[in-house]
Amino acid sequence: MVSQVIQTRGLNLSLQGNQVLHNIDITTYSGQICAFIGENGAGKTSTIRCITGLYPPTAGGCTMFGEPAYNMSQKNRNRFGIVFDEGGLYGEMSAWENVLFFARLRGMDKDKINERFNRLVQHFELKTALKVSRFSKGMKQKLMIIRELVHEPELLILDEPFNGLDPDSKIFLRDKLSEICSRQGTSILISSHDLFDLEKIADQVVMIHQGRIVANQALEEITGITERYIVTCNSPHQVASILQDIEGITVVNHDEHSVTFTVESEVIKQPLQILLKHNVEIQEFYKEKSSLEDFYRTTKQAAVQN
Ligand SMILES: Nc1ncnc2c1ncn2[C@@H]1O[C@H](COP(=O)(O)OP(=O)(O)OP(=O)(O)O)[C@@H](O)[C@H]1O
Repeated sequence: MVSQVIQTRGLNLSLQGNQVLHNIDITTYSGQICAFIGENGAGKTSTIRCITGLYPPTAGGCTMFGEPAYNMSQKNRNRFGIVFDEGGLYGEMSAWENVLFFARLRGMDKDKINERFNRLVQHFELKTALKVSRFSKGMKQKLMIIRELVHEPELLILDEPFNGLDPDSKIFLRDKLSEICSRQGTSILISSHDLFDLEKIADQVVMIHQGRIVANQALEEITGITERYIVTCNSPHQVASILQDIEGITVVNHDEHSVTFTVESEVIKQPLQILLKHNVEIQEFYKEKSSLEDFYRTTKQAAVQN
């Protein structure tokens, strides 16, 4: 049965006299991956800090497992893991010592820690011979995730976990997160700018803009319903300016070769006819499912205009 894991209601946060979060309402669910997106400075990390009880909200509240986040019991604290970009690993210790130290703080038995550490190290293919200060960025990232998974949390919160990872490590981490979620039913809240990777694994997408939630939808709704059209032609800038003046058409982006646009199908029945009517010299014209990136761009555009 799907249950609520994180819930924020009317969450407001001011930092040094500056209101950074405005009435944030987010609910995440067990066994699902929630992607938390938004431009730099939008408020993702601040929201995560409130959710995990690091910042007390100025108004409103956050609960995790039904308990107020700011005064959470140790029992519930042990039910989640969190990976922040800045880390918090001890460079002079080995991978094992780092994991052991944090797991002991959570009250775990050494044999249990050892057994799970070995399994996770194998699972993440992490080489542990070197001291942590000699680890690469990707190795450190994997170790932080192992450290936060060793107590088998029901919820994993990751703030920009793909930062600085090479493509192989990124794909690897992305697929492992998806596997952990589907095999063990772990809920994941992941903030990231890597929309392409999020699109591969997310169930739910929450978007924040200037401290306000501007979208909260199932990924399926975002990428399944709208379709985008791509036209390659000699004068894409001119074509883009023609299209954006037509009711029912939204230009998603354009470059020196092509224009990408979406249409409201109730208003525009035959997009190709529109292009031909405007005497566009078409080289190619095709249709694709819209991406999370398209959604991000159009949602941001709408948020900026409001
Ligand atoms: N300690 C602080 N004191 C004052 N303002 C802060 C503090 N921390 C963050 N802010 C402000 O809060 C806003 C939200 O920042 P936050 O770090 O939550 O954004 P973010 O979405 O995580 O950004 P990024 O993608 O760049 O990591 C920004 O305007 C930032 O300047």
